[in-house]
Amino acid sequence: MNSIETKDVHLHYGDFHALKGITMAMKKNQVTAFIGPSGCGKSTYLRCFNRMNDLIDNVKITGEILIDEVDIYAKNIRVDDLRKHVGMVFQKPNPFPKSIFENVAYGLRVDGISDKAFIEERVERSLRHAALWDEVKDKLKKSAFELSGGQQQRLCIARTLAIEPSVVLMDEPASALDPISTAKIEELIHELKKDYTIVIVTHNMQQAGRVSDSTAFFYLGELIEYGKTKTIFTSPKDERTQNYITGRFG
Ligand SMILES: Nc1ncnc2c1ncn2[C@@H]1O[C@H](COP(=O)(O)OP(=O)(O)OP(=O)(O)O)[C@@H](O)[C@H]1O
Repeated sequence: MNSIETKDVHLHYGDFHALKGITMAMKKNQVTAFIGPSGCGKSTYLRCFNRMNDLIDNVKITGEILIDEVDIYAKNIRVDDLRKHVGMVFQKPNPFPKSIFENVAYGLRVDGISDKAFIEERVERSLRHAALWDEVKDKLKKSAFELSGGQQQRLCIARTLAIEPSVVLMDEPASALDPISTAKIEELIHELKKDYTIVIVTHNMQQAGRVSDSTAFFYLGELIEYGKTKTIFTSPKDERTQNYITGRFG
């Protein structure tokens, strides 16, 4: 079953044509990786899925994007509801200046939930799910800034999971982390796909190879090739994919 489907998506930043007719479908409970040289449109495309590009002036998007069969650019869509359904984790961990507990509880409180037991249960579950609970359970009231970078990133993942999204978008989630924290995030991604559909932008091809089921290669705003990760990395059909994965450019 497809979780995300896009048809002929074009995006312009003013006069600049950043996405050129992207049609692809991403399966539910799978990890899809976006790879390609800097500036090819990976993040732009990812940001279409939770309408983050709406925040940028002068952006024009055409085509169709369906998430769990709903047209997310339809007039009746409320963007804050969409962002609950489609969570996002950024390159740099961005915890709020609050306690560890309150970072995870934040989305629930914004949603108007005040039941203390419910919030406590959901915070614990989300921290466990993000493989952070054991490291923080005795210091939930401490500031999130006291955590290491890798822990902060897992906290941000827990914060995203707390509002029970269906899709989790990750824009280079490990690029600011050390190798041990990166390995933890990769392990976590593997676990999370049981419950979520994950789309990850990465510059690290080994990482794409390790974590993803499918890989899409982008070049100059176009989707060049998309398929099973193994196939893309071992027998790509397009010469540009071949050149990229063998390090000849990018
Ligand atoms: N807010 C913006 N306004 C104008 N142009 C933009 C904006 N954001 C991105 N672009 C341009 O769109 C193109 C695609 O950028 P995008 O960030 O999606 O690429 P990317 O493949 O994710 O790159 P990287 O791997 O370096 O993050 C680039 O040429 C970039 O300069």
